[in-house]
This record gives sequence, structure tokens and C-alpha cells, in this order.
Amino acid sequence: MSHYYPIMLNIQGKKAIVVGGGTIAERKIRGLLEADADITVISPVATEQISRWAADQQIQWKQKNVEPSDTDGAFLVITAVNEPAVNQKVQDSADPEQLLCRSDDQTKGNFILPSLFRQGKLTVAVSTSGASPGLAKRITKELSSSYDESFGEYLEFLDRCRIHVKSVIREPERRKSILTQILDQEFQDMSGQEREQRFLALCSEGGREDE
Ligand SMILES: C[C@@]1(CC(=O)O)c2cc3[nH]c(cc4nc(cc5[nH]c(cc(n2)[C@H]1CCC(=O)O)[C@@](C)(CC(=O)O)[C@@H]5CCC(=O)O)C(CC(=O)O)=C4CCC(=O)O)c(CCC(=O)O)c3CC(=O)O
Ligand SMILES: NC(=O)C1=CN([C@@H]2O[C@H](COP(=O)(O)OP(=O)(O)OC[C@H]3O[C@@H](n4cnc5c(N)ncnc54)[C@H](O)[C@@H]3O)[C@@H](O)[C@H]2O)C=CC1
Repeated sequence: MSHYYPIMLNIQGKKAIVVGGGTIAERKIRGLLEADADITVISPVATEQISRWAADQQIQWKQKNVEPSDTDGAFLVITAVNEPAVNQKVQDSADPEQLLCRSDDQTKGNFILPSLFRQGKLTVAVSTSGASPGLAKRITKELSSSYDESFGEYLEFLDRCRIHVKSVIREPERRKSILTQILDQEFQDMSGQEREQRFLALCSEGGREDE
């Protein structure tokens, strides 16, 4: 069996179509909102949350049954209707090159969604390749307890350091050495101020910073 190919997509401003307005559609829309997609929902009926998002203009809602032209120009399509025949109709209207998730049958679309949690810039995504979405959810829940807010702050620090090192240290070996040293557990455990100072000391060790 071939594996799914995991990818972190930038879908900011990209046209995303969600067909269906039930709780499953709502969950998929929440994920698309976090990624700032340009979302249109097609469904005659929708959950309270979906109607609120539409009223707040966070998404567009076409209150009708899906038609073949609804998938035109979409970067990504998710179909989450409780009737397989309708999901099939959506699939038939979609171009094979478009990204399509069939919430009712993973074998028919070309992508599936993982369970995930975020802590700042960290995203932990877990997939069971569709074998047990419930288990994927349990695993992310278990993992999330290992990454609290301080981890998000530590990652912010690492991000700033990396930008700094890339702009001031020319030599690839030194760059790598500094960026590896700040991954030591002791750095993670330090206070914000202490780690900042230790980092600057590392940068000036072994001669002045490259110009
Ligand atoms: C293939 C996939 C396609 C897709 O939708 O992307 C798919 C398909 C199906 N899910 C079904 C059931 C459930 N799905 C969940 C939950 C989630 N499902 C998600 C993803 C995926 N679900 C993809 C595979 C992911 C993977 O395994 O890697 C998560 C991870 C992400 C998300 O939805 O964003 C989200 C957790 C979010 C979180 O972490 O909180 C729960 C648990 C719950 O709701 O609490 C149940 C009940 C328990 C169980 O079944 O395990 C059914 C059967 C419907 C029926 O009974 O007919 C189908 C259809 C089928 O199997 O054919
Ligand atoms: N992937 C996943 O994580 C899961 C997927 N499922 C699948 O997702 C399906 C949807 O689940 P729910 O949201 O709970 O169902 P639901 O019954 O709450 O919602 C179905 C939605 O489809 C809309 N709809 C019906 N006909 C339509 C049409 N012709 N055009 C556009 N919209 C139409 C309805 O207005 C309704 O909003 C389930 O039938 C099941 O196959 C179920 C559980 C989890």
C-alpha cells in the first residue's frame, strides 16, 4: 500500500469550497478559517456556528443544493454531505487536479485531514491514514500535554535566533552549531532573559560576529 504524502499547505486567500453544513462541515471550516482560506459553504441548511460565521462575513454561504459549477476555480474542495450520491456529484464536477476531500469515503478523494493541535508556531498533526480517526484524536490529545505555553514561547525564541543567525553568521558550520546548541534542554528550561543572553554569548564566541 502506498502512503499518504503529508504536506503543510499555505491556503491563505485561496478559494476553498465546503459542501454540506452539518457538524462535520463545521469542523472542516474551523480548520480552513485558521488557515485564512477564502471559504464558501454550499448547503441549504447549516449549523448555528456556520450561520454565525456567514453573518460575520468570515465565510460566504450559498444557501442551496450543490450544483456542478460550484467547484469551479476552487483550489480545495471538501464535501461533507450525509448522502453519498451528493458527495459523488461533487466529485464528478471537480477537476481531478483540484484538491478533494470526501468526508464519507477516503478512497474517492485525493486528501484526508489529520487530527492536530497547535502551540504557537508548532503544529502536531497525527494521521492513522483513515484507519481510526478516533485514535488519531486520542494521540494528539495525549501529545498536547507535553507542549504547554512555555513551549510556544521557546519556539518564538528559536525563530528569532534563527533569523538573527542567518543574517549575521556567514559560515554554515557555525550557523548550524549555534542553532543546534540552543536546542539543548537547558535552553528550553531557562528564563526568557537568560536564554537571550546565553544566545548572544554563543554568537560572539569564536571571534566577532561576521559582518
Ligand atoms: C478519512 C478521514 C477523511 C477526512 O474527513 O479528512 C475521515 C473519515 C471518517 N471519519 C469518521 C468518523 C470519525 N471521525 C472523527 C474525527 C475526526 N476525523 C478526522 C479525519 C478523518 N476522518 C480522515 C482520516 C484521519 C485519520 O485517521 O488520519 C479528524 C482527525 C480531523 C478532522 O475532521 O478535521 C477528526 C478528529 C479531530 C480532532 O482531533 O478533534 C471521529 C471522532 C470524533 O468525532 O470524536 C469519528 C468517530 C470515531 C471513529 O470512527 O474513529 C468516519 C465514519 C463515519 C461513519 O460512521 O459513517 C469517516 C468516513 C469513513 O471512515 O469512511
Ligand atoms: N470525516 C469525518 O470526520 C466524518 C465524516 N462523516 C461523514 O460526513 C457526513 C456528514 O456528517 P454530518 O455533518 O454529521 O451530517 P449532517 O446530516 O449533520 O449534515 C449534512 C449536511 O449536508 C447538507 N446537504 C444535504 N444535501 C445537500 C446538497 N444536495 N447540497 C449541499 N448540501 C447538502 C445538509 O444541509 C446538512 O447541512 C456523514 O454522512 C458521514 O458520511 C461522519 C463523521 C465523521
